[in-house]
Amino acid sequence: MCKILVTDGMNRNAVNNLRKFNIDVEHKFYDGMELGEKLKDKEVLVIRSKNVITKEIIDKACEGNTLKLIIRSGVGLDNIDVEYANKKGIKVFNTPNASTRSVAELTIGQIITLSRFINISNITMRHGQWNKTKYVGTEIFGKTLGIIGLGRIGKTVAKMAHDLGMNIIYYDILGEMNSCEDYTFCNFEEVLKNADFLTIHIPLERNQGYLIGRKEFNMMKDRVYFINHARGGLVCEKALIEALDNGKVEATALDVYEEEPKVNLELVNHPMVSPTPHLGASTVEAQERIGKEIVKIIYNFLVEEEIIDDMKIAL
Ligand SMILES: NC(=O)C1=CN([C@@H]2O[C@H](COP(=O)(O)OP(=O)(O)OC[C@H]3O[C@@H](n4cnc5c(N)ncnc54)[C@H](OP(=O)(O)O)[C@@H]3O)[C@@H](O)[C@H]2O)C=CC1
Ligand SMILES: O=C(O)C(=O)CO
Repeated sequence: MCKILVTDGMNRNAVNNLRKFNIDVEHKFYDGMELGEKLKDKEVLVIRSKNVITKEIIDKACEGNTLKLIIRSGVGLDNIDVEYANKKGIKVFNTPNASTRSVAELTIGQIITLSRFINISNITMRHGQWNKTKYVGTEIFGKTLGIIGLGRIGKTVAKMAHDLGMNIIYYDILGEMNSCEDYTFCNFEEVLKNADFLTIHIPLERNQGYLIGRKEFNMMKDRVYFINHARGGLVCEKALIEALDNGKVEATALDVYEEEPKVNLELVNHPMVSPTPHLGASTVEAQERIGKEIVKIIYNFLVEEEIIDDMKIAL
């Protein structure tokens, strides 16, 4: 029987589907060396963002000689030492398409939240304040949205924002994109300098360092709206707080943080911050799609390894 360890939650339908293949699914959070130990008799590990899969954990797991597959429910593989896992013969998969729409919708939601003081109004009204004249916002129609990273999520945000009347400028390491003629490709600095709203949608690479620090904030337009739903490690939180305090950044929305799940109270208590606790993919629909993708990956793996016959089960 194939044994799977799921450390950080999985859609119920997906678990039920896996059980059709006579798979033993253990559902429990383990971390560090304890996780390595628990993996000694498992073929598959399914994680989300809570675990960091290091060389040491992989080495410990490999003592059991069973682990063949690690699946990241979601997109970012920055919490897995993929190169080392592959070197040890362990395949690593993610579910790249399942959460695109959900992250993009959250981003659009936050763009409007920031521009209309929704977050700070929620908070101050609960304290009995009626700040009608203080919170005069701005329409997003006709404003320029700068996107760093025009991949799956960046493109979806671009389409939605363009449909709402925003002008889109973007920078992507891949250069100018075909079929994106409604949007203007610029270099990184030009995007920073010209965006009224700026949003980041790139992966965090190992040892990359900050993409946005004090120097980059200083290059931005005064009173820019800044959104990071990609990875906390891309943005220097200290520099962001400075930029909020000196008015360079008008307001910011964050879904990801330098240290998770630790809450940086100085940052999230700032009146011009709209924080969410890494909720980008937290929708019923995204989790269902992620679950389906995981079942497919595991099913293909079981067939490939000849653990089950290709039963052509409708997934
Ligand atoms: N908040 C949340 O819950 C979620 C956050 N995410 C984050 O969003 C990120 C983006 O996801 P997704 O859009 O699906 O990924 P994609 O790979 O589809 O898009 C990322 C794009 O950015 C490009 N890129 C990479 N590095 C740079 C760089 N330094 N400067 C400019 N462009 C760059 C990539 O090029 P290339 O292909 O050459 O690398 C690619 O075109 C994920 O990596 C993840 O960290 C994802 C899902 C949920
Ligand atoms: O899929 C991702 O990369 C996320 O951050 C959500 O877990």
